[in-house]
Amino acid sequence: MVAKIFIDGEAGTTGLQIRERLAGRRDLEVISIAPEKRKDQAERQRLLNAADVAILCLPDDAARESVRLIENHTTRVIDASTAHRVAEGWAYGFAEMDIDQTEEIRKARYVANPGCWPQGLIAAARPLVEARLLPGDYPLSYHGISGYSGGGRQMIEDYEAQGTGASQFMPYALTFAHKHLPEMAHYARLNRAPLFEPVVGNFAQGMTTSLPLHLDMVADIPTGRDIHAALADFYAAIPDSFVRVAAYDPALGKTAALDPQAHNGTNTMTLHVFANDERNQAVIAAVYDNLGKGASGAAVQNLNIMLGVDPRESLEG
Ligand SMILES: NC(=O)C1=CN([C@@H]2O[C@H](COP(=O)(O)OP(=O)(O)OC[C@H]3O[C@@H](n4cnc5c(N)ncnc54)[C@H](OP(=O)(O)O)[C@@H]3O)[C@@H](O)[C@H]2O)C=CC1
Ligand SMILES: CC(=O)N[C@@H](CCC(=O)OP(=O)(O)O)C(=O)O
Repeated sequence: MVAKIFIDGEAGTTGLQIRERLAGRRDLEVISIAPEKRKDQAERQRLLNAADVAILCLPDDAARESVRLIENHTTRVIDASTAHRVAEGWAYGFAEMDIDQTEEIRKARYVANPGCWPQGLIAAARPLVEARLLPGDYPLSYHGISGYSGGGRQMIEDYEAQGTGASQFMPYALTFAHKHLPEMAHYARLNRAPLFEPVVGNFAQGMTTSLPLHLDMVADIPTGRDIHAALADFYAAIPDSFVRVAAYDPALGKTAALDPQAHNGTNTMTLHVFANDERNQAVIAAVYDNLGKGASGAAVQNLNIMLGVDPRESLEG
């Protein structure tokens, strides 16, 4: 059977990339909306109900509306927005976060694609909380820099209009109430939300995030090697994981420079552990593409899982 896929918001930043990734697939047909009708509710409703899987690449309110417009009992949904990430009845589409998550996604009718920022935090913290190397009430700080495409079409236009005159390093969300905090705390199994300071840089795409840890605040103070082993073991056990853990070498901390653009165009996330055991300090960094693993790559990975095909179809890395 050829599955019908409708990308609601296919002309936007995330939608376009999903479209490009799916080009050439023979096991599915992308049904498209005429550009001039992309906000026509009746036409969207017709296509949403004609699809086997609808992928929503829309602002939150429009994504909620799309779900309401589905009247049948068959259309399955992948929502790239923030609207349903901690909602009842939705599977969280971060397949690597748990050994059973791929199966959850495979069975689900409704899948919420994760936010780009939460993925770096959940990937680093959840395995440590589960291994009891990090208490759930640890006062985490989480930082990172993202390319400006993370802000969608409007931010892309703003940055590109300013060119080299745009700020190279722009912290934002400094009220510490970013919309991603609920999913971060929930899926990283934290009972205390992290202090999150995101930064946008003057480059289009890619991100590096950083989770600093004071290891002497943890019982049975772990070493850098313990932290690395917990992460490496966790992801080695996840089938078809796109999350990799770089080899641990304490000396690398002196020379490492983590390029946020290193995984652009791929669905890969690499975790790096840096530590100083004498000082009991560590940092877990994550490098990935905000539009890849952070958005369209994850959506295609989830689609593949839902359709029961190889999770690596249409994904480069
Ligand atoms: N960019 C990123 O890195 C990531 C984005 N996301 C999420 O994915 C979703 C899409 O983001 P992104 O692609 O960046 O955003 P864009 O602004 O680039 O694209 C959104 C698209 O939705 C269209 N649209 C807006 N309102 C409606 C409506 N009522 N009905 C139909 N279409 C509508 C827009 O059309 P028009 O431009 O004409 O208004 C545009 O084509 C958002 O919820 C975002 O939060 C998730 C992870 C990462
Ligand atoms: C640079 C930038 O503005 N990034 C966006 C996040 C993009 C993303 O992944 O978030 P959603 O999936 O929830 O939209 C932000 O911080 O709001």
